[in-house]
Amino acid sequence: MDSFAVKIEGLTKVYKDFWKRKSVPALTNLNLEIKQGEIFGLLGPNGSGKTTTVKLLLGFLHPTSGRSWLLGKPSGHIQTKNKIGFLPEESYLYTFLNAEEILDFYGKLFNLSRKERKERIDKLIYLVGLNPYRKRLLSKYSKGMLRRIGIAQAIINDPDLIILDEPTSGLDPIGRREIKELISEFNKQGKTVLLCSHLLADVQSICSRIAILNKGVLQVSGNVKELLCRNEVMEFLVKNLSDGDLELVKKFIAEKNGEVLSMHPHRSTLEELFVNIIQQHN
Ligand SMILES: Nc1ncnc2c1ncn2[C@@H]1O[C@H](COP(=O)(O)OP(=O)(O)OP(=O)(O)O)[C@@H](O)[C@H]1O
Repeated sequence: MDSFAVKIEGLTKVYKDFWKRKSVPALTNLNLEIKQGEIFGLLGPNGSGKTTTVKLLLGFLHPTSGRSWLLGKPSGHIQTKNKIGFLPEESYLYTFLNAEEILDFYGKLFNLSRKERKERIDKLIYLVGLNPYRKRLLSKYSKGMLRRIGIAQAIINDPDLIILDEPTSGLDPIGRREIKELISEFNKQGKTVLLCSHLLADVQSICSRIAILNKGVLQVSGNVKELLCRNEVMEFLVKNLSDGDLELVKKFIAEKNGEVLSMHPHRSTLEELFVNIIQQHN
């Protein structure tokens, strides 16, 4: 079990209604394993059960049935609390504090010594790119800056497993890219990341494996590249061929009974274009 950062067996949650009758099935018989050191994406449309899964994993909710383990211990186990970092969908940060003060506050909650807090706060503020704004009140922060300080707060205890609920929501493409780079950086440091999101492009670019939930039911899980790969369709990216040469290639494919499904100049993504333009003018 220890090689898994997260293990979920038959996890089911039925919320009770106002009259305490079981009514809303938010999660049904979920089975999932997340390996140590991977970035795993939990995807699904609104209301598909992502946050419920996270709350069950963290022990904030009790399952109707089923079990889950984090870092080899049952969810909610006291010994794992210090090894887990969590960024909720909405971070409730004290906006009358500045970046240093808020991180110091959370460091104290984890019983870090004054020296440890100072060292970690310095490191984290640099890591999330907020050094120039470390003394600025959070009430004056942009959405992106708040998300970044939320992430710093989530990892103040140097966790082995980081659970991020919609870390890039509400951010512009530059902010999203920065957060994605940060998540990849955590991963390089050997940390496991569970990322919940409905921003598919973000998940595709950083997650090694994913699971898709719909109406509380697991639809598919697996390696992102394998899930997206269509072995029967090949893509060539070529340059330096004349129009005549391209015609020859097309002819050759037709002779071999192949079918050219598309052929057009390579397009970059709108995100690449946006980020390039903005960065050129910064
Ligand atoms: N406390 C609650 N009481 C009753 N029903 C709830 C409660 N919390 C969530 N639900 C319901 O459970 C289902 C799953 O909700 P959940 O918040 O887990 O989905 P989600 O995938 O995280 O959605 P989103 O992307 O909007 O955050 C939804 O139908 C939701 O309305």
